[in-house]
Parts: sequence; structure tokens; C-alpha cells
Amino acid sequence: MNAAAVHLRALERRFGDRAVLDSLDLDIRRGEFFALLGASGSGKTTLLRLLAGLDRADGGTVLVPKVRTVVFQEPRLVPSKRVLANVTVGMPRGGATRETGREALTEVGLASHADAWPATLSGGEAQRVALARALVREPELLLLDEPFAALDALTRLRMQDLVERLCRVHRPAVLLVTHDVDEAVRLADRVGVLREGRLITDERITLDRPRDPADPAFAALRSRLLADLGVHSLEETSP
Ligand SMILES: Nc1ncnc2c1ncn2[C@@H]1O[C@H](COP(=O)(O)OP(=O)(O)OP(=O)(O)O)[C@@H](O)[C@H]1O
Repeated sequence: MNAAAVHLRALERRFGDRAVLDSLDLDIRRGEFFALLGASGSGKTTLLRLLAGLDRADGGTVLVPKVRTVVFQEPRLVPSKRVLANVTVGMPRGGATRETGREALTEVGLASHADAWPATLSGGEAQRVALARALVREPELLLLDEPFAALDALTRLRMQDLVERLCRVHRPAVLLVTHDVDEAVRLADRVGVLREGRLITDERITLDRPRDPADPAFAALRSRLLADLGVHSLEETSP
């Protein structure tokens, strides 16, 4: 495979008369973290579903790696399986798989919860199990569909740090769908804004890590992205 993990050309997805994705082009390189912003209904989840293989395009080229996993907004654990079995669900049974599953749980800080039932976990813990389940397969493409949106503010920040750290270890290509501009700027190597079926912004983020929302360069990028989303800050709109 060449350096692109995701290669989309002239991608089309229509629902009825409406082209939700309209001649969309996008490449995501191996190991690159791409955050996708866009107003509600702009087609972010539609694009993610196409990359996951959960939906079909109406036209264009879609090239994605075979090993790709998804973390959704809700953890989607199997209630009748213990935590470790949830992490390794669908993988060949045996000691080696259990061992890799335990390693993944250690990475997300939940080694001691291997034998717990999903119902006993907090929302943040359950989402960390979902992350372990996604990473244990060593995906070339990790698809994140607003994975932090249902978490409280503190848990969300911790989870963002965890995802940032683990992505640097595992180096999948990442597509993060989010509404949260600060989250996109904190985490991503590149950020795009989807509007009317196309990427109206596609920008590399060159800020040093860890990124500080109080940094003027962070704030400037935030303002530009908000403007692309149709939101103007008070400073810019006041007379
Ligand atoms: N299966 C479907 N049938 C008909 N219309 C659909 C279908 N899936 C999505 N749509 C429409 O496509 C548009 C884009 O939806 P999508 O869920 O991709 O948006 P989104 O950017 O992820 O929105 P949000 O941020 O609110 O989750 C919406 O207008 C939605 O109603």
C-alpha cells in the first residue's frame, strides 16, 4: 500500500434528491489523525459509515485498508460478556488472544476490570473498553464517531489524552468525527470542515503538542474553523 490509508475521489452519496456527499475528495495518510467538523446534518457520519463499510457509495472511488475499527458515541458492549470477552469478541479463542486482550485493557487502565460485567462500569470506563476493543485488532484505520460526546467534561479530557497517547503508540490512520472545535484542534494532525457535501477546509495543524487552548495560535485556528462552521465569535461580531 502507498502512504495513503484512505483514498476517496469524487465520492457521492445521495438520499433521495439530496447529495449528502457530492464529489468529495480526501486522502488520509498512514498514521495521520484527521478530524472532521461540520454542522449537524452535513454528512459526517455518512462519510464515516462509508469508510467503515456500513454503507455504500453511489459513485466515486473508495479505497480503505482491510483492518478498520470503529468507536461510536456509545460503547455498544455485549452485556452478557465480561469485559475481557468484549475486548476480544470475534477474535480466535485461546491464550494468545486473551493475553493481547489483557494488554489492551492495561493500555486503557482497566486491567483490573477484565472479569467485570459491562453493567458495572461507568460511562467513561465502558468507553475505554470500547477503545481497547478497537485497538486490540491493530487497525490501519480507526474511525471515531463522536466518542467523547456522551462523557462529562473531566472524563472527556482524560479520554482525549488517552486517545492521543494510544494513537501515537499504535499509529493507525484516524478519522475523528466531532462537533467540538477545541477537541479537533487539540488532537488532530489535520482538520477538515464538511459543508454541502465537500470539504471546504482542509488544513494541517502545526501547533506543538501538548496543545494549549489559551495559545493565541490555537485561538486563531479555533476562530477560523468556527467561521467555516458559520459561527462567529463575539469579538468579531461586536461593533
Ligand atoms: N439512511 C438514510 N436515509 C435518508 N437520509 C439519511 C440517511 N442517513 C443520513 N441521512 C441524511 O443525510 C444527512 C447527513 O446525515 P449525517 O448523519 O451524515 O450528518 P452528520 O453531519 O453526522 O450530523 P450530526 O452531526 O447531527 O450527527 C442528514 O440530512 C440525514 O438526514
